[in-house]
Amino acid sequence: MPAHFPNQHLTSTPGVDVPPELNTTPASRSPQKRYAEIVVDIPLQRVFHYGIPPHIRESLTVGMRVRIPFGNKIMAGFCVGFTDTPFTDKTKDILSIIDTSPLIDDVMLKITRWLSFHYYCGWGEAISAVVPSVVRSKKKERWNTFVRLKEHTVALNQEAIAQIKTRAPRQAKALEILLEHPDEISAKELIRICGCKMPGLRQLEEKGFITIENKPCDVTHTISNAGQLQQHLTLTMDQQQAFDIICNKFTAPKPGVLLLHGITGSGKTEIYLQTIKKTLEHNRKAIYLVPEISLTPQTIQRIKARFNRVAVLHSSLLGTVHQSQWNDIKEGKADIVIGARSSIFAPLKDIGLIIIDEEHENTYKQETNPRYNARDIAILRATYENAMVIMGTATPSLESYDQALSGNYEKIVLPRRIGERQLPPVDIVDMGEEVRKRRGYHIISQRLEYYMNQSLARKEQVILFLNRRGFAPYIHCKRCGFVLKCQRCDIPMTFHKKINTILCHYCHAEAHPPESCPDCLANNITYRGFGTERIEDEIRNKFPGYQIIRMDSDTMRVRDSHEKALTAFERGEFQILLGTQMIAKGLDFPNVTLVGVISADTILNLPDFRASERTFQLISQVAGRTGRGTKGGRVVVQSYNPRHYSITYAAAHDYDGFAKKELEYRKQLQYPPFGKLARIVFRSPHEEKAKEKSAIIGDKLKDFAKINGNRLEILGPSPAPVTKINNLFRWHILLKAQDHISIHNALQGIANALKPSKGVQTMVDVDPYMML
Ligand SMILES: Nc1ncnc2c1ncn2[C@@H]1O[C@H](COP(=O)(O)OP(=O)(O)OP(=O)(O)O)[C@@H](O)[C@H]1O
Ligand SMILES: [Zn+2]
Repeated sequence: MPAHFPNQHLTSTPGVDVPPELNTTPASRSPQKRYAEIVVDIPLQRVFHYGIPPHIRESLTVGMRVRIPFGNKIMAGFCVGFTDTPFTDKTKDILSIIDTSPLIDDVMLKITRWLSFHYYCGWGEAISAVVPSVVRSKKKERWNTFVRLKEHTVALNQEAIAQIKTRAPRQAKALEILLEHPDEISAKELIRICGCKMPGLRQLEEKGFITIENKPCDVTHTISNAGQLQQHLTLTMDQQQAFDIICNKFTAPKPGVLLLHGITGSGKTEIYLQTIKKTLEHNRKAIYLVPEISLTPQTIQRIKARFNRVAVLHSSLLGTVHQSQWNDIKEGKADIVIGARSSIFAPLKDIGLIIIDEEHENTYKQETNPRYNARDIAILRATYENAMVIMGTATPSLESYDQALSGNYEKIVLPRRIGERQLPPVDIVDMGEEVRKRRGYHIISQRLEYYMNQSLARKEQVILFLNRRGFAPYIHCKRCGFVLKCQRCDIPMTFHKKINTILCHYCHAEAHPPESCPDCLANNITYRGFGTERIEDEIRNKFPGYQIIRMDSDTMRVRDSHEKALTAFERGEFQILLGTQMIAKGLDFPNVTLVGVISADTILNLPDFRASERTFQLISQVAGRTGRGTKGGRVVVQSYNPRHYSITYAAAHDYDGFAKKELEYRKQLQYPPFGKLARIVFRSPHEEKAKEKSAIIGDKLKDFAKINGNRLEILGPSPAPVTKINNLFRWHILLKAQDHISIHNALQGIANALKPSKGVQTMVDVDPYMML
């Protein structure tokens, strides 16, 4: 029954001028509709042929789901086309149709086809990924369950929680979260965060700690209508010039891709907003992608203040709301869709504009199947829709920068901040020198402390950045040197002081901190290194008169908590904002006059060819959070590698200098944007099996490369940098080639060997970001 995947007409890169020719134009091929081409949600690149019983022939269209016999099971499949010439004459028949209308349209069908080819996953998997599961599910929840702490709760403090923790740690966690968030929380969300299931919550209710309440869903306000709208700003000269270029391109038959390279605070958002206005004037619609929806409340407020009919696609939307919002978008009730990467699949019609804000962000890459990059999908979708793509950033990804250099994207530069404000001076503090000078380790350098005192004394605000949560990342025995690692992962455990727990940041395993060394039994356990929790302690001791708020994934677990924290900071309720990368982007607070980067080295030392690029981006982005008002600003960057070029170029605000140097390195090593990569990871509970399978695939690839003229470089197989996660041992192979075609050919060439096999999971990642 299986037919091989047709791929002969596919181009591999989403180009602006060369859309992939995808050979699925079902209606014209088969007017008779006797057989359907069906794909299922499995990791196989196969199309299956099924007979269509006459009574459903009329109603079945491409994009609908059908029920089919599959092996000895009954499964749902997606109809992707029709044929008169089935692969075999022993086809089985479709049992019934599931949907009354297609879940995806023709463009999305082509995009999912491309996804499955380019990212080497099943077509059915790709379709499942673009249609949210709530939309696919038949179940219509009209009620949602909410949980809140019971008023007058009997002495519920940390002590009481500690007691509960010994017997029911998950229930204790639920109470902790509710204590931090006095408002009600949806039961679904609470369960997701604390892992305590409904029966556990019921027990807490019986004990009188919490109340659980069912409420009807409010699905009437999924599209925002502000009513009174704000006026657009008068553009500055730089903005006007940029906007003129955009307007000129906008009406072209194929508007193409623009890279808006504007320094931090140069007013990129205003340009996006006025381009959206232009789009609406042409009766077309816009998708606005942001790196992470919960981290961008300011941007969302700005959009909602200017436009009506705005849909915000939020991953933590309650099921029913998400579903009705999806339907509203599909029915044409929204003009603008804002959301994170998966919003690129929103069922919006007549798209004229796709904006990718902070295009350099890693979050545009999805790390589960299909491992797509929303940036590439945006270009593909825009090509089909004849829409314009604007990618904006202060620190372009080298991939996009290179496309602009070679003329494939039009580059627009905004070199100045709004209101002639200067980019802040950046002081690099050599932490090695600091250790020598002060004869000991200090987390906060004298210079950072000095400037903090100055800003705070002037009633200004400070942002401190550290890309590591928890109290201490190493639990270490002073006597024998033992470092406590997770039992399931090859990763040191992190100590979290407030909850007095050690945590694995990979598999989320939890344990009590050891009292003595598990190895030599000495009572010499120390906590080395520092995370945001330790910095918070340190700052509270050093600056006792000031209010500090910490934003990391430990303190910001519940929906809306980012927004609340940022609003409180904006109102001046806190003088110091401390956080992980979640505070690095987009924030616009004029009263922030100092940014401190506690350690610029956290990413720099990772075994990842993008480590320098990411370090440069992070420093430039956090530095950009200051000096945005009239009071000026300053940045202090602490590092043990003070002369590293990604730090010195970021301190000099010299993107072009950095890019030039980094591109030279990349060219020498043939890393992206010059070469293309695919990574194959093998995971197994038995290390030998992972190693064996990687050796087999490695040999096949090498054979393939030889026969095909060695256009491929194969690195490995070798143990992955993190050798074990969640009890699975990991080996990997890196494929490097000049172009995607060579990578695709190689993967297709060894497709049989890549099929799922017993005991080893094989994961293919084309254009990978995760190198660990
Ligand atoms: N034409 C204008 N007139 C007056 N103020 C403006 C204008 N354009 C933008 N601004 C203001 O300048 C500030 C910076 O603009 P914006 O946040 O859009 O910059 P950005 O380029 O997106 O910065 P970042 O990359 O740092 O997020 C904002 O407070 C914005 O309201
Ligand atoms: Zn672990």
